Amino acid sequence: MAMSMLHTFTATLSYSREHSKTQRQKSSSVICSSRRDYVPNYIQDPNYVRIFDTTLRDGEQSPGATMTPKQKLNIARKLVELGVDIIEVGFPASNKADLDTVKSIAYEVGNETKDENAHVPVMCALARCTKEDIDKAWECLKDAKFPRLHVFLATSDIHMEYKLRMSKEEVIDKARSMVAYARSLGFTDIQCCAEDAGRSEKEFLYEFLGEVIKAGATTLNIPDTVGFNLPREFGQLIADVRANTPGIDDVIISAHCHNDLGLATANTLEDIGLYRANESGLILGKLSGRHALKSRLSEIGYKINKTELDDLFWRFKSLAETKKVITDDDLIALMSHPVI
Ligand SMILES: CC(C)C(=O)C(=O)O
Repeated sequence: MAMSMLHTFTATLSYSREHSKTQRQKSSSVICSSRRDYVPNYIQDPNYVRIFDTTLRDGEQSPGATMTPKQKLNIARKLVELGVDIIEVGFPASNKADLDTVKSIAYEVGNETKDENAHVPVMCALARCTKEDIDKAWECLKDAKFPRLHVFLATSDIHMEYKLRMSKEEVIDKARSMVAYARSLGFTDIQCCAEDAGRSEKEFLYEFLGEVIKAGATTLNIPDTVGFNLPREFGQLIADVRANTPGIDDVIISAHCHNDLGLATANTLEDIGLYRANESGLILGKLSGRHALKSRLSEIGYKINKTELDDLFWRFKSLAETKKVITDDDLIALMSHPVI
Protein backbone atom coordinates (compact mmCIF):
# COMPACT_ATOMS: atom_id res chain seq x y z
CA MET A 1 0.00 0.00 0.00
CA ALA A 2 1.40 3.40 -0.90
CA MET A 3 0.10 6.90 -0.58
CA SER A 4 -0.25 10.06 -2.57
CA MET A 5 -0.55 13.71 -1.88
CA LEU A 6 -3.74 13.69 -3.88
CA HIS A 7 -5.38 10.68 -2.34
CA THR A 8 -4.37 10.59 1.27
CA PHE A 9 -7.92 9.86 2.27
CA THR A 10 -7.83 6.52 0.49
CA ALA A 11 -4.36 5.76 1.82
CA THR A 12 -3.65 4.02 -1.41
CA LEU A 13 -1.37 5.96 -3.60
CA SER A 14 2.16 7.02 -3.88
CA TYR A 15 3.92 10.26 -3.29
CA SER A 16 7.46 11.10 -4.16
CA ARG A 17 9.63 14.09 -3.65
CA GLU A 18 12.81 14.94 -5.47
CA HIS A 19 15.50 17.29 -4.47
CA SER A 20 19.07 18.17 -5.14
CA LYS A 21 21.73 17.86 -2.51
CA THR A 22 21.04 21.04 -0.60
CA GLN A 23 17.30 21.34 -0.95
CA ARG A 24 14.58 21.96 1.59
CA GLN A 25 10.81 22.26 1.28
CA LYS A 26 9.62 25.48 -0.34
CA SER A 27 6.44 27.42 -1.07
CA SER A 28 4.37 26.98 -4.23
CA SER A 29 5.33 30.42 -5.53
CA VAL A 30 8.92 29.28 -5.65
CA ILE A 31 7.86 26.05 -7.29
CA CYS A 32 6.14 27.97 -10.08
CA SER A 33 8.92 30.43 -10.68
CA SER A 34 11.63 27.81 -10.91
CA ARG A 35 10.07 25.16 -13.08
CA ARG A 36 10.70 26.47 -16.53
CA ASP A 37 14.12 25.29 -17.53
CA TYR A 38 13.92 21.60 -16.87
CA VAL A 39 17.25 19.84 -16.63
CA PRO A 40 16.87 16.19 -15.60
CA ASN A 41 19.80 15.92 -13.21
CA TYR A 42 19.98 19.48 -11.97
CA ILE A 43 17.66 21.91 -10.23
CA GLN A 44 18.78 25.51 -10.53
CA ASP A 45 17.10 26.72 -7.36
CA PRO A 46 18.60 24.82 -4.43
CA ASN A 47 15.36 25.26 -2.46
CA TYR A 48 13.11 23.86 -5.13
CA VAL A 49 11.40 20.50 -4.60
CA ARG A 50 10.14 18.64 -7.63
CA ILE A 51 6.86 16.81 -7.17
CA PHE A 52 6.69 13.38 -8.75
CA ASP A 53 3.13 12.10 -8.74
CA THR A 54 2.49 8.39 -9.14
CA THR A 55 -1.26 8.37 -8.62
CA LEU A 56 -1.72 6.85 -12.06
CA ARG A 57 0.86 4.09 -11.57
CA ASP A 58 1.54 3.09 -7.96
CA GLY A 59 -1.83 4.44 -6.92
CA GLU A 60 -3.51 1.83 -9.03
CA GLN A 61 -1.82 -0.97 -7.12
CA SER A 62 -4.13 -0.61 -4.17
CA PRO A 63 -7.06 -3.03 -4.25
CA GLY A 64 -10.12 -1.37 -5.73
CA ALA A 65 -8.27 1.68 -6.96
CA THR A 66 -8.21 0.81 -10.64
CA MET A 67 -9.09 3.59 -13.07
CA THR A 68 -10.44 3.62 -16.59
CA PRO A 69 -8.30 5.23 -19.33
CA LYS A 70 -10.70 8.18 -19.36
CA GLN A 71 -10.44 8.66 -15.60
CA LYS A 72 -6.67 8.53 -15.90
CA LEU A 73 -6.65 11.18 -18.58
CA ASN A 74 -8.87 13.41 -16.44
CA ILE A 75 -6.57 12.96 -13.46
CA ALA A 76 -3.53 13.68 -15.61
CA ARG A 77 -5.14 16.95 -16.75
CA LYS A 78 -5.82 17.89 -13.14
CA LEU A 79 -2.23 17.10 -12.20
CA VAL A 80 -1.07 19.46 -14.94
CA GLU A 81 -3.36 22.16 -13.57
CA LEU A 82 -1.88 21.59 -10.13
CA GLY A 83 1.57 22.14 -11.59
CA VAL A 84 2.95 18.69 -10.78
CA ASP A 85 6.46 18.43 -12.23
CA ILE A 86 6.56 14.77 -13.16
CA ILE A 87 3.61 12.47 -13.79
CA GLU A 88 4.26 8.75 -13.63
CA VAL A 89 1.72 7.76 -16.22
CA GLY A 90 1.90 4.00 -15.98
CA PHE A 91 3.76 0.75 -16.54
CA PRO A 92 3.45 0.08 -20.29
CA ALA A 93 4.86 -3.45 -20.20
CA SER A 94 2.39 -4.59 -17.55
CA ASN A 95 -0.52 -4.85 -19.99
CA LYS A 96 -1.70 -3.54 -23.35
CA ALA A 97 -4.30 -1.22 -21.82
CA ASP A 98 -1.62 0.50 -19.76
CA LEU A 99 0.60 0.84 -22.80
CA ASP A 100 -2.18 2.50 -24.78
CA THR A 101 -3.09 4.76 -21.89
CA VAL A 102 0.48 5.91 -21.31
CA LYS A 103 0.84 6.63 -25.00
CA SER A 104 -2.35 8.64 -25.21
CA ILE A 105 -1.75 10.62 -22.01
CA ALA A 106 1.79 11.42 -23.14
CA TYR A 107 0.30 12.67 -26.40
CA GLU A 108 -2.53 14.66 -24.77
CA VAL A 109 -0.76 16.33 -21.86
CA GLY A 110 2.97 15.81 -22.40
CA ASN A 111 3.45 17.79 -25.57
CA GLU A 112 4.31 21.30 -26.62
CA THR A 113 1.34 23.65 -26.57
CA LYS A 114 0.76 26.86 -28.51
CA ASP A 115 1.22 28.80 -25.30
CA GLU A 116 4.94 28.62 -24.72
CA ASN A 117 4.47 29.55 -21.06
CA ALA A 118 2.05 26.69 -20.40
CA HIS A 119 3.29 24.07 -17.99
CA VAL A 120 4.21 20.79 -19.68
CA PRO A 121 5.08 18.13 -17.11
CA VAL A 122 7.63 15.39 -17.49
CA MET A 123 5.98 12.16 -18.65
CA CYS A 124 7.36 9.13 -16.86
CA ALA A 125 6.84 5.42 -17.50
CA LEU A 126 7.88 2.52 -15.29
CA ALA A 127 9.93 -0.40 -16.58
CA ARG A 128 11.64 -3.46 -15.16
CA CYS A 129 15.30 -3.85 -15.99
CA THR A 130 14.66 -5.57 -19.32
CA LYS A 131 15.04 -4.42 -22.90
CA GLU A 132 11.42 -5.35 -23.68
CA ASP A 133 10.06 -3.13 -20.90
CA ILE A 134 12.35 -0.24 -21.78
CA ASP A 135 11.45 -0.51 -25.48
CA LYS A 136 7.75 -0.25 -24.59
CA ALA A 137 8.34 2.78 -22.40
CA TRP A 138 10.27 4.47 -25.21
CA GLU A 139 7.56 3.64 -27.71
CA CYS A 140 5.04 5.44 -25.48
CA LEU A 141 7.13 8.45 -24.55
CA LYS A 142 9.47 9.19 -27.39
CA ASP A 143 7.35 12.06 -28.71
CA ALA A 144 6.68 13.69 -25.35
CA LYS A 145 8.37 17.01 -24.65
CA PHE A 146 10.09 15.65 -21.52
CA PRO A 147 10.16 11.82 -21.52
CA ARG A 148 11.49 10.05 -18.43
CA LEU A 149 12.16 6.37 -17.86
CA HIS A 150 11.72 4.94 -14.37
CA VAL A 151 13.60 1.69 -14.26
CA PHE A 152 13.73 -0.46 -11.14
CA LEU A 153 15.62 -3.38 -9.67
CA ALA A 154 15.60 -4.65 -6.11
CA THR A 155 18.65 -4.24 -3.88
CA SER A 156 17.58 -5.80 -0.58
CA ASP A 157 18.96 -9.23 0.30
CA ILE A 158 15.50 -10.72 0.64
CA HIS A 159 14.36 -9.52 -2.79
CA MET A 160 17.61 -10.43 -4.52
CA GLU A 161 17.62 -13.94 -3.07
CA TYR A 162 13.96 -14.94 -3.25
CA LYS A 163 12.40 -12.74 -5.93
CA LEU A 164 15.17 -12.04 -8.42
CA ARG A 165 17.38 -15.05 -7.62
CA MET A 166 20.33 -12.94 -8.57
CA SER A 167 23.67 -12.23 -6.92
CA LYS A 168 24.75 -8.71 -6.00
CA GLU A 169 27.13 -8.62 -8.94
CA GLU A 170 24.38 -9.68 -11.33
CA VAL A 171 22.05 -7.01 -9.97
CA ILE A 172 24.62 -4.27 -10.48
CA ASP A 173 25.48 -5.55 -13.90
CA LYS A 174 21.87 -5.71 -15.00
CA ALA A 175 21.01 -2.22 -13.74
CA ARG A 176 24.12 -0.71 -15.29
CA SER A 177 23.53 -2.29 -18.67
CA MET A 178 19.82 -1.43 -18.79
CA VAL A 179 20.43 2.22 -17.89
CA ALA A 180 23.02 2.33 -20.67
CA TYR A 181 20.53 0.63 -23.03
CA ALA A 182 17.88 3.26 -22.22
CA ARG A 183 20.42 5.96 -23.03
CA SER A 184 21.17 4.30 -26.34
CA LEU A 185 17.48 4.46 -27.29
CA GLY A 186 17.32 8.19 -26.62
CA PHE A 187 16.24 8.56 -22.99
CA THR A 188 18.22 11.38 -21.38
CA ASP A 189 16.10 11.49 -18.24
CA ILE A 190 16.46 8.21 -16.37
CA GLN A 191 15.22 7.58 -12.88
CA CYS A 192 16.73 4.43 -11.44
CA CYS A 193 15.02 2.84 -8.47
CA ALA A 194 16.74 0.62 -5.94
CA GLU A 195 13.59 -1.26 -5.05
CA ASP A 196 13.28 -2.03 -1.32
CA ALA A 197 16.10 0.43 -0.59
CA GLY A 198 14.70 0.84 2.92
CA ARG A 199 15.73 -2.73 3.75
CA SER A 200 18.89 -2.84 1.65
CA GLU A 201 22.37 -3.29 3.01
CA LYS A 202 23.77 0.23 2.86
CA GLU A 203 27.26 -0.41 1.49
CA PHE A 204 25.73 -2.39 -1.36
CA LEU A 205 23.15 0.30 -1.97
CA TYR A 206 25.84 3.00 -2.33
CA GLU A 207 27.73 0.81 -4.78
CA PHE A 208 24.61 0.06 -6.83
CA LEU A 209 23.64 3.73 -6.97
CA GLY A 210 27.17 4.85 -7.83
CA GLU A 211 27.27 2.40 -10.73
CA VAL A 212 23.94 3.46 -12.21
CA ILE A 213 25.00 7.10 -11.99
CA LYS A 214 28.08 6.22 -14.03
CA ALA A 215 25.86 4.42 -16.54
CA GLY A 216 23.71 7.53 -17.04
CA ALA A 217 20.95 7.67 -14.41
CA THR A 218 19.87 11.23 -13.66
CA THR A 219 17.56 10.64 -10.68
CA LEU A 220 17.88 8.02 -7.96
CA ASN A 221 14.67 6.76 -6.48
CA ILE A 222 15.04 5.62 -2.87
CA PRO A 223 11.80 3.83 -1.95
CA ASP A 224 10.46 2.42 1.26
CA THR A 225 8.82 -0.28 -0.84
CA VAL A 226 7.14 -2.22 1.94
CA GLY A 227 6.19 0.83 4.02
CA PHE A 228 8.33 -0.28 6.90
CA ASN A 229 10.72 2.61 7.67
CA LEU A 230 10.30 5.14 10.45
CA PRO A 231 10.91 8.86 9.75
CA ARG A 232 14.25 9.13 11.56
CA GLU A 233 15.50 5.95 9.94
CA PHE A 234 14.40 7.00 6.46
CA GLY A 235 15.92 10.47 6.91
CA GLN A 236 19.16 8.82 7.96
CA LEU A 237 19.03 6.58 4.90
CA ILE A 238 18.79 9.60 2.59
CA ALA A 239 21.56 11.38 4.50
CA ASP A 240 23.77 8.28 4.23
CA VAL A 241 23.08 7.92 0.52
CA ARG A 242 24.02 11.57 0.04
CA ALA A 243 27.20 11.19 2.03
CA ASN A 244 28.43 7.90 0.61
CA THR A 245 27.32 7.47 -2.99
CA PRO A 246 30.00 8.27 -5.56
CA GLY A 247 28.77 10.87 -8.05
CA ILE A 248 25.71 11.83 -5.99
CA ASP A 249 26.22 15.55 -6.67
CA ASP A 250 25.42 14.95 -10.32
CA VAL A 251 21.94 13.53 -9.76
CA ILE A 252 18.63 14.22 -8.06
CA ILE A 253 17.47 12.13 -5.11
CA SER A 254 13.82 11.07 -5.09
CA ALA A 255 12.00 9.80 -2.01
CA HIS A 256 9.17 7.32 -2.58
CA CYS A 257 7.44 6.25 0.61
CA HIS A 258 4.58 3.85 1.15
CA ASN A 259 1.91 4.30 3.75
CA ASP A 260 1.46 0.89 5.34
CA LEU A 261 2.29 2.30 8.78
CA GLY A 262 0.70 5.67 8.04
CA LEU A 263 4.14 7.31 7.85
CA ALA A 264 4.54 8.06 4.14
CA THR A 265 4.15 11.82 4.52
CA ALA A 266 6.39 12.04 7.58
CA ASN A 267 9.03 9.87 5.93
CA THR A 268 8.95 11.90 2.72
CA LEU A 269 9.06 15.36 4.23
CA GLU A 270 12.94 14.53 6.02
CA ASP A 271 9.68 18.18 8.22
CA ILE A 272 5.91 18.06 8.74
CA GLY A 273 5.32 21.39 10.48
CA LEU A 274 5.26 20.00 14.00
CA TYR A 275 7.41 21.40 16.74
CA ARG A 276 9.75 18.91 18.29
CA ALA A 277 9.30 18.64 22.02
CA ASN A 278 12.17 17.98 24.39
CA GLU A 279 12.73 14.48 25.74
CA SER A 280 10.12 14.89 28.45
CA GLY A 281 7.59 15.88 25.79
CA LEU A 282 7.55 19.60 26.64
CA ILE A 283 7.48 22.42 24.12
CA LEU A 284 9.35 25.60 25.03
CA GLY A 285 7.28 28.75 25.44
CA LYS A 286 6.74 31.69 27.74
CA LEU A 287 5.95 29.47 30.74
CA SER A 288 9.10 27.38 30.44
CA GLY A 289 11.69 27.58 33.18
CA ARG A 290 15.48 27.60 33.21
CA HIS A 291 15.71 23.88 33.63
CA ALA A 292 13.60 23.15 30.52
CA LEU A 293 15.64 25.64 28.52
CA LYS A 294 18.97 24.19 29.67
CA SER A 295 17.87 20.64 29.00
CA ARG A 296 16.65 21.40 25.45
CA LEU A 297 19.90 23.22 24.72
CA SER A 298 21.84 20.24 25.88
CA GLU A 299 19.73 17.92 23.69
CA ILE A 300 20.61 19.98 20.63
CA GLY A 301 24.28 20.11 21.54
CA TYR A 302 24.90 23.22 23.66
CA LYS A 303 26.51 22.94 27.08
CA ILE A 304 26.24 26.25 28.90
CA ASN A 305 27.35 27.48 32.34
CA LYS A 306 25.27 29.37 34.87
CA THR A 307 26.31 32.84 33.70
CA GLU A 308 25.48 32.02 30.10
CA LEU A 309 22.14 30.55 31.15
CA ASP A 310 21.29 33.70 33.12
CA ASP A 311 21.95 35.83 30.07
CA LEU A 312 20.13 33.55 27.69
CA PHE A 313 17.13 32.95 29.89
CA TRP A 314 15.97 36.58 29.86
CA ARG A 315 16.43 36.90 26.15
CA PHE A 316 14.56 33.64 25.72
CA LYS A 317 11.72 34.98 27.90
CA SER A 318 11.41 38.18 25.94
CA LEU A 319 11.30 36.27 22.64
CA ALA A 320 8.68 33.92 24.11
CA GLU A 321 6.46 36.93 24.80
CA THR A 322 6.31 37.54 21.06
CA LYS A 323 5.64 34.01 19.77
CA LYS A 324 3.84 30.94 20.97
CA VAL A 325 6.56 28.35 20.59
CA ILE A 326 10.32 28.69 20.74
CA THR A 327 11.85 26.36 18.17
CA ASP A 328 15.31 24.87 17.96
CA ASP A 329 16.13 27.41 15.25
CA ASP A 330 15.21 30.20 17.67
CA LEU A 331 17.53 28.71 20.28
CA ILE A 332 20.33 28.43 17.77
CA ALA A 333 19.82 32.09 16.83
CA LEU A 334 19.84 33.14 20.49
CA MET A 335 22.99 31.13 21.10
CA SER A 336 24.75 32.65 18.14
CA HIS A 337 24.27 36.18 19.49
CA PRO A 338 25.47 36.00 23.07
CA VAL A 339 25.30 39.26 25.01
CA ILE A 340 28.07 38.31 27.43
C1 LIG B 1 8.66 -0.54 -8.14
C2 LIG B 1 9.13 0.68 -7.46
C3 LIG B 1 9.30 1.80 -8.41
C4 LIG B 1 8.21 1.05 -6.35
O1 LIG B 1 7.12 1.52 -6.55
C5 LIG B 1 8.67 0.81 -4.99
O2 LIG B 1 9.73 0.22 -4.80
O3 LIG B 1 7.96 1.20 -4.07
